[in-house]
Amino acid sequence: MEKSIIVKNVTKKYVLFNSTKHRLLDLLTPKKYGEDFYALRDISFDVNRGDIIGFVGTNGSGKSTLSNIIGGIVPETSGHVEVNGSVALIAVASGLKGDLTGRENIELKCLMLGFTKKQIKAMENDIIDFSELGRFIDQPVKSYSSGMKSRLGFAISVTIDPDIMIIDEALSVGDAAFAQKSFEKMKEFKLQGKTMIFVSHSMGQIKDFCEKVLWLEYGTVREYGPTDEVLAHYQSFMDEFKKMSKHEKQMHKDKILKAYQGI
Ligand SMILES: Nc1ncnc2c1ncn2[C@@H]1O[C@H](COP(=O)(O)OP(=O)(O)OP(=O)(O)O)[C@@H](O)[C@H]1O
Repeated sequence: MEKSIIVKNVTKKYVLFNSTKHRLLDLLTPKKYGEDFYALRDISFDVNRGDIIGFVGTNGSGKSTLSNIIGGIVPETSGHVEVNGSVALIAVASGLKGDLTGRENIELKCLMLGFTKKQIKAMENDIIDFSELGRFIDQPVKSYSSGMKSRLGFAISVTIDPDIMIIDEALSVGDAAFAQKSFEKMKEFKLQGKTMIFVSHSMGQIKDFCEKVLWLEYGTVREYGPTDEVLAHYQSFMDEFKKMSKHEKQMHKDKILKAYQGI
């Protein structure tokens, strides 16, 4: 089976500082002022061409960080990611420049992807139509609501027709009609055999759409396998997790992370 994405032992470390002063001192002096924080630890999994993978996990488990690394937006600290094909990441917070208008953002994004001016002109109307932004397309993106930004990002990505699409919570903002239209487009992509990663807190959407699920917990892979199996385990874990006290949650976290000490 041809591999679309191979993620091998990927770790992402951030250094957290208590203040800007500490950040500067850390840069300027040999002493370390920051505290290491691991958003991802030793993540390995691979995705076959045409797979539709859902990422699940509680807040802060590393779903967006992993999506951004696969999408080439954020570098990994160590490990290796191989992506075979063109990739588009659609996330509410990523990729659009606030000072530029929607139309200018379309041009910029497409130019960066290597399209010619002529090709961009030919795609522009399709993108604007899909986004349903109408005359707002000539307003600066910083004036858009999160739903509008998501619509523009989604419209660009589906029109440029990438081999691999990563959709990070982009359909959870904005209106249900647009989400439905986007789902129809994603189903078309699914039939064409494209590879997709879908990040969502909606169990219903993951169940409907994904064949496999990667469950992340505190930046580690808890489980990776068929949707029905992993979601059932995740659901019963969440039912228990919600009932845990703060102390029990901390104990659970310590237990998970113990296995990763030294990584
Ligand atoms: N630039 C950054 N600097 C420091 N820490 C960061 C940075 N980006 C993310 N993190 C931290 O990494 C962890 C993982 O964050 P991430 O956004 O990947 O989680 P998530 O599973 O997508 O969460 P959510 O479901 O809330 O969107 C979090 O604790 C977050 O605070």
